[in-house]
Amino acid sequence: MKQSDSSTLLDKPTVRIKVVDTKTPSVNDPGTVSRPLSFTVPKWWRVATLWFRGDEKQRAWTYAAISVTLCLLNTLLLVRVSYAQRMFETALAGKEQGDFYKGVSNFVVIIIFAAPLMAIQYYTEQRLTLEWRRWLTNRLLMAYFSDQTFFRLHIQDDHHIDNPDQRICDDVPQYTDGSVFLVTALIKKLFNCVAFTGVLWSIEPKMVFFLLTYAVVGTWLTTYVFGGRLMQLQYTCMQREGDLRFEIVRTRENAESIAFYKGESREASQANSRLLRLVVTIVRKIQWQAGLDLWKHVYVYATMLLPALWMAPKYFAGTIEFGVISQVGFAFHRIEAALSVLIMKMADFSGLAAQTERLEALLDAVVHQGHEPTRIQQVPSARTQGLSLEHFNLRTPGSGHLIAKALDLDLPPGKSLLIVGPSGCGKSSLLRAISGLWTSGSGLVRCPSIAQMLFLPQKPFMPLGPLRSQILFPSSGPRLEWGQRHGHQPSDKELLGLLDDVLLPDLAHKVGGLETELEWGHVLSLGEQQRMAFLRLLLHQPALAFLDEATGACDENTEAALYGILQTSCQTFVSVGHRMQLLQYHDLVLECTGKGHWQLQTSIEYQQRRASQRA
Ligand SMILES: Nc1ncnc2c1ncn2[C@@H]1O[C@H](COP(=O)(O)OP(=O)(O)OP(=O)(O)O)[C@@H](O)[C@H]1O
Repeated sequence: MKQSDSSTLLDKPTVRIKVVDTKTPSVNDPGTVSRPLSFTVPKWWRVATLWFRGDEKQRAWTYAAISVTLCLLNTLLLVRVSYAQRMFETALAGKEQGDFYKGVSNFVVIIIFAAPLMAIQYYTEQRLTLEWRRWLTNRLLMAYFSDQTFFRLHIQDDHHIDNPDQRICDDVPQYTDGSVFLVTALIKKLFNCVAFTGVLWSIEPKMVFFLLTYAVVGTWLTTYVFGGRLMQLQYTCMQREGDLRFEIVRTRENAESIAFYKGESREASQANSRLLRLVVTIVRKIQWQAGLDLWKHVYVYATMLLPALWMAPKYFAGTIEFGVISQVGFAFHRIEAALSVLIMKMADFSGLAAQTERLEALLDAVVHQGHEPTRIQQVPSARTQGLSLEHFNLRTPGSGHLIAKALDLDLPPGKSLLIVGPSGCGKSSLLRAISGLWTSGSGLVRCPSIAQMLFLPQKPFMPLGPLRSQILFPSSGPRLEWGQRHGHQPSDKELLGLLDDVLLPDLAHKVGGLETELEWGHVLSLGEQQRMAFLRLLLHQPALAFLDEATGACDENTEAALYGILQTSCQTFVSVGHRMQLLQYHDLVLECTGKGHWQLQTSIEYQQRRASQRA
C-alpha cells in the first residue's frame, strides 16, 4: 500500500507534524493477505460453537430455537401476503367488489399477526446478541486475566496479538451482532426460498431453473472478485483503528513525561501517521465497496422486469389471471433475494470474516498461553517459608539473552537478601522469573504459596477507585493477613494510623477522606506511591516479600523508616537496589558478576570485599 508522504499540520499551528511510518505489517499478518471467504468459515464455526457447547448451552439453544421459529412464522406470513395480494389485484382488475374486500380483510388479519411478530423477533434477536456477547466477553476476560496471560501476550513473539483490548471490547459485539444478523438473514432467506420456490414452481417451473443459474453465477463472481479483498481491508481497518486509539491512550497515560520532554510534536506526528494509514485503508475500502454497490445494482436491475415480460404473453393470451403476474413477480424477487444473499450482504460477510479472524487469533493465543510448557518450574507450597533456586538458568523472552546461569540459592525463613549489580544485568528479571512471569530457561523455584508472597515493583500500580482501594490493593479486604491476625478487618481509624506509620500522615485529610476517588497514579508522587505500596505490605503481611527498588524514589530517612517497618511485619524478604545503605537491612547479598554468573555472600563479606577493593 502506498503511504502518503506529505508532512501535515494539525489545526493548532504550534505543533508541526512530520509523518513517520512506524509500523510495517508482518507477512504472516492476516490483514495483509487476501484469502477466500470460505477459509474463515471453520474459524467462525469454532468461535460460534463455544457458547452453544459451553456452560450456558441451554440458554443459547433456547434463544436460537425461538429465533428460528420466528423466522419460519415470518416466511409463512409472507406466503400468505403473496396469495392475499394475488386475490386483491385480480379482484381489482376484474372489478369484483366482493373479492376485493375479502382481499383487504385478508391483509388486515396478516398485519394483526405480523406487527407483534416483528417486535418479538427484534427483541429475541437483540437479547440473543447481548447474551452471546456477555458470555464470550466474560470468557475472554477470564482467560486474559488468568495465569497473567495479559502480561505474557505482550512479551511473547510467537503469539503477537495487536490491540487485545479492542478485540475484546469492539470485535466481540461486532462479531455476535454480525453473526446473529447474518445467520437469521440466511435462515429467513432459506425459508423464503423453499416456500416461494413452491409457489413459483406451481406456476412457472422454468423460471426457478433460470433463477438458480443466475444466482449461482452471480454469487461466485461476487465472492471471487470482492469477498477476500473486502475482508482483508476490513481487517486492516480494525487493526489501524486500534493502533490509533492505543497511541492516544498511551499519551494520556504518560502525559506528564511527554509534557516534560516537550515530546508532543513527535507523539502528534506518530498519531497523525497512524491516522493517515487508517484513512488510506478506509479510502481503498470505500472504493471496493462502491464497486460492489455498482455490481449489486446491475445484478438486481437486470432482472427487474423479467417476471412481467415472461408472464405477459400468457396474460394477453388469457391463460392466466392478472393477479398471477404480480404473484410471480413477488415470488421471483423473494427467491432472487434469497439466492443472492451473499451478493447483497457481501460487505457484512467480509466484516464478520475479519472479526472472526481477529477473535480466533486472540482465543488461540490466550488458550495457548495456558498450555505452554513452563520451562522454569515454580513449585509454590504453603509449607515453604523461604526461597530456593535450584539449577536455575534464565533467559530473556524472545531474544534469549542470558541472565542467570546455573544459579543455586537458598534463602531460609527469617533471612533477607539484597540483589545488586550494574543496571540492565537482570536483577528485576530474576524477580520476574521467581514470580512466574518469565519462564524461559530451566530449573526449579521453591517458594511459599502465591497468596503468601507480595511483589512491590519499581512503579507501584494504582488501581481505579477510592483511596481505600489503593491501600487494600491487591486484596479487597477479607483476605488481609492483618485482619486475620487482629480478629477484625482494619477500621478507618486503624487505616489512618497505618498511613501515619508509612509517613503519609496527612494524605487522607489532604485529599478529602478514604472514599475520595482521584487519578492516583498522577496525583501522588512516586515516593508517596512507594510508601502506599509499603502500607499494602503491612496489611498483607506476606511470608515472603520482594521489593524491586521499592524505595528508590524516597529519601534515605524515609527509606530507613520503611525498612524498619518491613522488618517488623515480614521477616523474609528479597530486595533489588543500588544504594549501599540498603546493605544494613539484609543478611545476604546476591551480586551479578557478569555473563550470567552470580555470587552469593553474606552482607558483611560483601562490604569487606568492597572495602578491600577500594583500598
Ligand atoms: N520483555 C523483555 N523482553 C526481552 N528482554 C527484556 C525484556 N525486559 C527486559 N529485558 C532485558 O533484560 C535485561 C535485564 O533487564 P532487567 O530489567 O532485569 O535489568 P535490571 O538489572 O533490573 O536493570 P535496572 O537496574 O536498570 O533496573 C535487559 O538487558 C533488558 O533489556
